[in-house]
Formats: sequence, C-alpha cells, structure tokens
Amino acid sequence: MRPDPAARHVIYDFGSTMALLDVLNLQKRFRSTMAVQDVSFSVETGSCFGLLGPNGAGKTTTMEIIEQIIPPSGGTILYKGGQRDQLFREEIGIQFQHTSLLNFLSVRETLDCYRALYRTQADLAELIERCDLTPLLERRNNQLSGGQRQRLMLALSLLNRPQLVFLDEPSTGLDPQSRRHLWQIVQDIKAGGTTIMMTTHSMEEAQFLCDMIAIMDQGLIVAEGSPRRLITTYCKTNTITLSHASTAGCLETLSMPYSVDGGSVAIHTEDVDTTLKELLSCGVNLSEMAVHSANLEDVFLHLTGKKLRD
Ligand SMILES: Nc1ncnc2c1ncn2[C@@H]1O[C@H](COP(=O)(O)OP(=O)(O)OP(=O)(O)O)[C@@H](O)[C@H]1O
Repeated sequence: MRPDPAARHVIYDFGSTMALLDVLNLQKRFRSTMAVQDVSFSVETGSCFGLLGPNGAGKTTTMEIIEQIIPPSGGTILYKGGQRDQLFREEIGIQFQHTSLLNFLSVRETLDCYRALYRTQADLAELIERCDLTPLLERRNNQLSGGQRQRLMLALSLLNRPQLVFLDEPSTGLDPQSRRHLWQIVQDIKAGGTTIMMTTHSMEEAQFLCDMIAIMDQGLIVAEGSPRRLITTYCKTNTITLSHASTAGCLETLSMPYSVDGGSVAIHTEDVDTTLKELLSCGVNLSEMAVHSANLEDVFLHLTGKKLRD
C-alpha cells in the first residue's frame, strides 16, 4: 500500500518554540527513482527530531540534501529562517553512517587532528568525558569495538561545538548495551542545548531519543508528531494475551473485543486497568498474562500496512 500524501497528519506538541531548520517541499530524483517525493518538516531549536522509516524510505537522501552533500531536485531549506550559508556550515556537525578513519592514528590523535580543522572548537577534555573516551585515548582506531567507534564518531561530529548535529542511524549494528550507552550520550548532548536531527529504522531508538518523529515511507512523510502522540492517535489499543484455558467461562461476559488463536486469547483494549479488573472479577488467573502496549512499529503498520523491518 502506497502512502497517501493527503492522509498525512502533523501533530505538534510544541508551543511557540522557534524552528532552527525548515524543510519545504523537498524532492530528489535519481534517474528513474523518486527517492524524496515531497517532504516538509521543521526542526525546533533544542529538540531531537527523527526521520523514521524502513530501508530505502529516503531518510539518508533527505538528510544529505539538508547537509549540502547532494543537491535537491526541488524544494527549499531554511536554517534560522534564511539560506544555508557559511554560518550554517560552521554551526553544524555530521555523523555519517560510514566514515573511514586512519587506522594508524590513536583516538587522541584523531580528535586533535580533526579539531584543528575548525575555527570554533569544543572543549576537548569535556567532549572526551562526555563521549566516554578517556580509557580509549591511546588506542588505535582499528582497535575499537563497534560501540567505541560510534562514540568516537559522535565526538568527531561535536568537535566544532555545533548548534545542530546530524546523526545517520547512530546505533545501527551495536549490541543492546552499546546502544543504550550511545543513547545516554545523545540525550546528554541534547540536554546541553544541541539540536539533533537523526535518521533511524529503529522504533526503540526513535521512541527513546526523539521529541518529534516524521515517519517516512517511499519518499513521503506519512505522519509526524511526538512518539506519544503518534501512538495515542493511531494505535490506542493494547493487547492482553492469556491462555485460553485460564479464561474458561469468562470471555463471553467481557465488554471488549477478543480473538482466540489455538491455545491463547488476545484481548484488545484501550484501558488496560479496567480490563484487568474485569478479568479478575471474573476469576481469571493472570499469572501468565502478557500485555503488549502499542508502539511506533504498530503506528507504521497502521499507516502503511507494512512492518518497519520488512
Ligand atoms: N546515489 C543514488 N543513485 C540512485 N539511487 C539512489 C542513490 N541514493 C539513494 N538512492 C535510492 O533512493 C532511495 C532512498 O534511499 P535512501 O538511502 O535515502 O533511503 P534510507 O531511508 O536512508 O534507507 P536506509 O535505511 O537503507 O539507509 C532508495 O530507493 C535508493 O536505492
């Protein structure tokens, strides 16, 4: 099912905060592929804005156009309400999905080397501590684990004390512990006042880090809003799963819809508390119950008919 641009909804949670970045009717064609069809959004100062979508949705293309790495086929991008000029280039930081580092340099040498390129320079000691690089400073770049390398890449993107930092799938390929570690650092960077724009195809990452999310599919934004608002708007329903045997004689009396699949029963409800009370009053044993709360994956499925990870 193709996303219908007319069906796109933007749900703003912000009050009167200022947009740092405005993207208006962005388009990008690569020969026969319309990678970005008609994309518009704003990134508020001090927020973390995420482009969420499956592989090939057009997230990286959109971000690379904003970063001035590739030109658009159409549309307008404004930084602080004006054109992206030298100031924009000086005030942004970019963490690419793939960057080659010189293997024979140590982490300390790499940081020094890149930092020397900028007129505005971050406090290196503070940055090293923030990105948890202190124990790694004398290690060569090719001796870093995936998570350690990503923390170095993040530090490199912050060397010029950017006001706006772009992160392209920052935690792809990391184990759960390294991902959490990186997320904490990103949260810390945001708390320090840096605006963040990121791409991800991880709904957990988007849910954890982003204040606002634009869900992209096939070059279009199909919905935009805070994670909480997107979930409550599109997927109010939670699912309580129980064994069929434990609900014997009780299902018929329930006021909410349910479905039976083999030995298990799925009860669909917007109000988990009330449903649990009903089940308890009916004498149902809840010890093996599981509750699935709606998440961004459900929102994506609801809007596009597809799973995020297809
Ligand atoms: N340089 C290029 N030449 C031709 N087609 C391209 C080029 N770059 C991207 N595309 C195509 O544009 C579409 C969007 O790609 P893009 O990389 O922006 O998606 P994405 O959402 O970032 O995906 P991923 O999560 O896999 O990085 C895809 O169909 C891709 O094949």
